[in-house]
Amino acid sequence: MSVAAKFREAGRKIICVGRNYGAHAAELGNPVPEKPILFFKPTSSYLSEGSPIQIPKGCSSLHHEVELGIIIERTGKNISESSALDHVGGYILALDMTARDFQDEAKKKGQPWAMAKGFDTSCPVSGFIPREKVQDPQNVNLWCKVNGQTKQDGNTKDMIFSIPNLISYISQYFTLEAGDVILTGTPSGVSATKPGDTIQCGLADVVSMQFDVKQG
Ligand SMILES: O=C([O-])CC(=O)C(=O)O
Ligand SMILES: [Mg+2]
Repeated sequence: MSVAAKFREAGRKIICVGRNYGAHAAELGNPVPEKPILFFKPTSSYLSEGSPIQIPKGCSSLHHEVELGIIIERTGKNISESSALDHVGGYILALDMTARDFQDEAKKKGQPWAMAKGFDTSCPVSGFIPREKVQDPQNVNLWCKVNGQTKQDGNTKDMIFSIPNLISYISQYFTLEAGDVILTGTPSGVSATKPGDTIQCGLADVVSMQFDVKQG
């Protein structure tokens, strides 16, 4: 069974952090947040390699956002920063595929981002990455290429809110449950994709993955 299929069945929340890299906030003309910006994707959005990313109906600007995903293994609430990493079972590389035109419209109208961020195939993921494979999750390269051309080339050290900080903050409001995934935000370089494009992305030399883009 693919990781996406497993997570669709047994996974829990997908909690996403927005604008957690200053350069990405700036490239879209957004201010740097004072507190983490949170939103969710449904588990039905998971996708594994071998299946295409599908541009949702009516979307004319589907952006790639490569992100480090944290897999929660130990359930907790009001987790302290100092014990946050004890709740992490491993990592996953993810693309937070974003219908940017839907998001822009929602922003203008003060509406939620559910359609822009949560449509089917909006969460392509790699296989499970064991904790030991990522020595320092706060200093690891994240890259993304479209048709072989580098678009994103960042490092998790540039996060505004660190991984322990995010886990602690999120757990004050939402019980973090085993099987939850936290997507920690994207570095700069996001861009629009079109049908026929191939997106490749990776986490340093630990894992890489590739997806074709199709009209849904
Ligand atoms: O849509 C956005 O720009 C917010 C977001 O998900 C991110 O920064 O990773
Ligand atoms: Mg994102």
